[in-house]
Amino acid sequence: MSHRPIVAPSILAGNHARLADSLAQAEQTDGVFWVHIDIMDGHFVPNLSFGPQTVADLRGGSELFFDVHLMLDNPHLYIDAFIKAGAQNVTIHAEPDYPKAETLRQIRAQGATCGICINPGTPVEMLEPYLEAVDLVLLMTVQPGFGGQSFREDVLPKIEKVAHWREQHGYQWRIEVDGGVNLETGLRCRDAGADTFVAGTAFFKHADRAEFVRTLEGAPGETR
Ligand SMILES: O=C(CO)[C@@H](O)[C@H](O)COP(=O)(O)O
Repeated sequence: MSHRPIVAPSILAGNHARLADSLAQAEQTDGVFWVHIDIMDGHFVPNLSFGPQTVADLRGGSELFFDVHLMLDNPHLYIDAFIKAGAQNVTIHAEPDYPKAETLRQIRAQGATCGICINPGTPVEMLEPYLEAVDLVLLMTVQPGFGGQSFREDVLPKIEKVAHWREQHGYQWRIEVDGGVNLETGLRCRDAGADTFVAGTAFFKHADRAEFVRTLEGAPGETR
């Protein structure tokens, strides 16, 4: 299964006092249909970001697909709130101890798609119990918590491994990468099998955002 590559700008790299303006900058960029929204709890990751009210307020003014990444110890307690706020995909982590399979079912039952995520240091095998129950596999290419970090090269073989599993078993999920994704690292992820590129700093700082998106997405049908 191969998906059309897409870039999902990470709103975490926007201006937090003018988030609606940052969202509009993403939305007005040719080729952008998704936005990635990181939710941080100060426990699972050492930072705080947005709550459901922020997502709901952004939702009110946007047609983008809201790809919400819950970096939380207890994401199952917040699924309803974020889907009601407008999340269309909700990704949860494999590392914390909570009822993950049930949470993935809960996300789908409420009409959103669901993803499972691992941090760079987590063995890729931790994803295996969930691969038949998700729409997206997210491989963090930095330790989550902060934007602007350097891409972790050691995640490239993991991307290749999950891409191989997808091919071998005919899974339909997207392979998303997140952290330190710029034109150089993003294209390497694409060569390894990723099709969904979360980009914060590199997207918002790029002088020609549409060109950034075109380069990572490639021409329709193009293979590298
Ligand atoms: O999840 C995270 C950080 O924890 C990311 O979504 C960042 O927002 C990506 O930012 P850059 O590395 O692209 O600046």
